[in-house]
Amino acid sequence: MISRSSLDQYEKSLLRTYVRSEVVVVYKTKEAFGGLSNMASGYPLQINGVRILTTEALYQSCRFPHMPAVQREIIGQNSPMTAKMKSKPYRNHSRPDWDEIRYKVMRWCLRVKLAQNYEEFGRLLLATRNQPIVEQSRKDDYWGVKLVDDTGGKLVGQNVLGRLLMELREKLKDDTEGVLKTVPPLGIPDFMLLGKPIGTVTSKSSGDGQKQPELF
Ligand SMILES: Nc1c(N[C@@H]2O[C@H](COP(=O)(O)O)[C@@H](O)[C@H]2O)[nH]c(=O)[nH]c1=O
Repeated sequence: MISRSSLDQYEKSLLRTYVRSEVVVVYKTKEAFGGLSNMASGYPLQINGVRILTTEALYQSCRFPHMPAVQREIIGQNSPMTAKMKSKPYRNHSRPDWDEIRYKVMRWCLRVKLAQNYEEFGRLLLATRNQPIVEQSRKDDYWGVKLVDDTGGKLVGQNVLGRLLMELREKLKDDTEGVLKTVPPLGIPDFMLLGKPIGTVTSKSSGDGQKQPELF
């Protein structure tokens, strides 16, 4: 069995340190780069024809493919924060492989956000240029980073969300053909929303799959 101290050491080895003045900090949604947060409104999504207001609601609903009623409750919330809160009582019933796949789900959610908000979200991502992106958090140093000193200069965490955003930004820089406007479903079992397998997501602006047929 792996001892607690070697687990602690392993967790510590995953931490990264950032200097606040050298990075793009995502903290409050109203700030300049707040649109990079999953809590940001104004980047609506559509999965299997179902409208979802934020990537936070989409991400949280992915915990519960086997509980469509819970998914409905989560995506029915007007605020991303309450969508997250609605998932809390059911967290112990998240899909059993959740901890292993959650970063893949998050990567897919960000891809969907970009595909369906290509101009606006794309512009914001590219505006970060080559700087590291970090989400500052008070509690969560897995997705984000925490302040570690009183002067507020040092941020430490695994920064998984920031790293996924940077990964997507680098793909976007090369996306001359608009390949990122289409998102294939994740190759994991039971990738479902409201009882139906999640299909390929396309850009709403291109109207794929949603265009009315020409009448004349
Ligand atoms: N930004 C932000 C949060 N962080 C967000 O929470 C999500 C992961 O949640 P989970 O892994 O289920 O705990 C992910 O989108 C991360 O960016 N949490 C908050 O309570 N408030 C916040 O302002």
